[in-house]
Amino acid sequence: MTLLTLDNLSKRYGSAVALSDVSLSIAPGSRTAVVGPSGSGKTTLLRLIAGFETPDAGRIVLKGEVLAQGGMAVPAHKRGIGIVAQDGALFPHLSIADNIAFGFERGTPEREARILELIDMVELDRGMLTRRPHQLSGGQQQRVALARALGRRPRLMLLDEPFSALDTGLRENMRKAVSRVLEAAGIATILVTHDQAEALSFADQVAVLRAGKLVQAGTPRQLYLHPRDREAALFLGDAVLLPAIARGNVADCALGRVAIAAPARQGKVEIMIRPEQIRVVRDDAAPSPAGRVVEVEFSGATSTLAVALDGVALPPIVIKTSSVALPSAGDRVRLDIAGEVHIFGEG
Ligand SMILES: Nc1ncnc2c1ncn2[C@@H]1O[C@H](COP(=O)(O)OP(=O)(O)OP(=O)(O)O)[C@@H](O)[C@H]1O
Repeated sequence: MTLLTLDNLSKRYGSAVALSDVSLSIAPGSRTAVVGPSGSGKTTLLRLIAGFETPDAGRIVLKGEVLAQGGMAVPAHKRGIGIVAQDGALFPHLSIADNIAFGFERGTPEREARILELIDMVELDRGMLTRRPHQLSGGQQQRVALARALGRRPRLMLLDEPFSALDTGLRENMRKAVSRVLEAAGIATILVTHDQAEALSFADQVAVLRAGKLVQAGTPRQLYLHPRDREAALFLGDAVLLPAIARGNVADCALGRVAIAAPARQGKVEIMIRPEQIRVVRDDAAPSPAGRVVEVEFSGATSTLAVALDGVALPPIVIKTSSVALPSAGDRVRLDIAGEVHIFGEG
């Protein structure tokens, strides 16, 4: 079942192509994260869905209602779509209660009850209702912004980097809290973020944009383990990329013979291994293929090793590994691969 359908959306600003032919489906109650480098079109996509911009081509359909098509666009305030921006955009001169209830009918008992319901929903203390926004922390202000957006009972919630101004610990807490609230309310959400870890942990669908095009959409696991190309692989996490020859369900590479997932291609390929699949074992007598540690960078729980592989004209491979039993520069090591490696589908 689909709540929101984006069909071949395109948008230009003058000669700059902000979005090109983007199609995506959002299921009811689901969480989608839109990721991509700066300038890839993430905010433009959100603005088209919200109704702040009109697409040059394509169609937006929400619950069977066409919101934009062929120059026609339903105005933003009639779309039933909530939005929380990076800065929350609260009204500084209004109390928290009035911020939450902005747009509600004044002086009704329902208004007061709804304010209480909303402040409870976003897990803020009711004592904060009489305060002004500047008397709240950044995270608390974002919760108020969420409460205000929820107050309009949206059919869809758009979050435009709402956690980016918060520090790391708070950011994670907020992300979990917001997830909980939206899930409990059963509201489908689209989150725009620069942060790949945030996208992978928040969403059940991740959409990767690059230069205005949708590169890939799928579950976090699909995208992390089976990225479409090397750029998507590196965008979503660290990766070791190696040339290999694929034959059946295995591939031969500088690390020896490895198992491959979905052996769609054979012959000369490029494989991707996530660093957590690689176990670095100190082994003075390791037969080839093995290698020698050329650099160690200790950084607490994990460390980064550069390992020069035997007999191959490749630069040393860089591996993040647990700092437990960390080898030293000059040590001979064996690299054991756990699980299957990924072959890129193209090129
Ligand atoms: N109002 C505008 N006028 C002209 N060009 C624009 C406008 N808005 C966006 N663009 C251009 O469209 C492209 C996509 O911009 P967009 O803001 O959607 O990217 P983004 O992925 O959200 O970037 P960021 O992560 O930096 O916020 C960029 O090349 C940008 O310069």
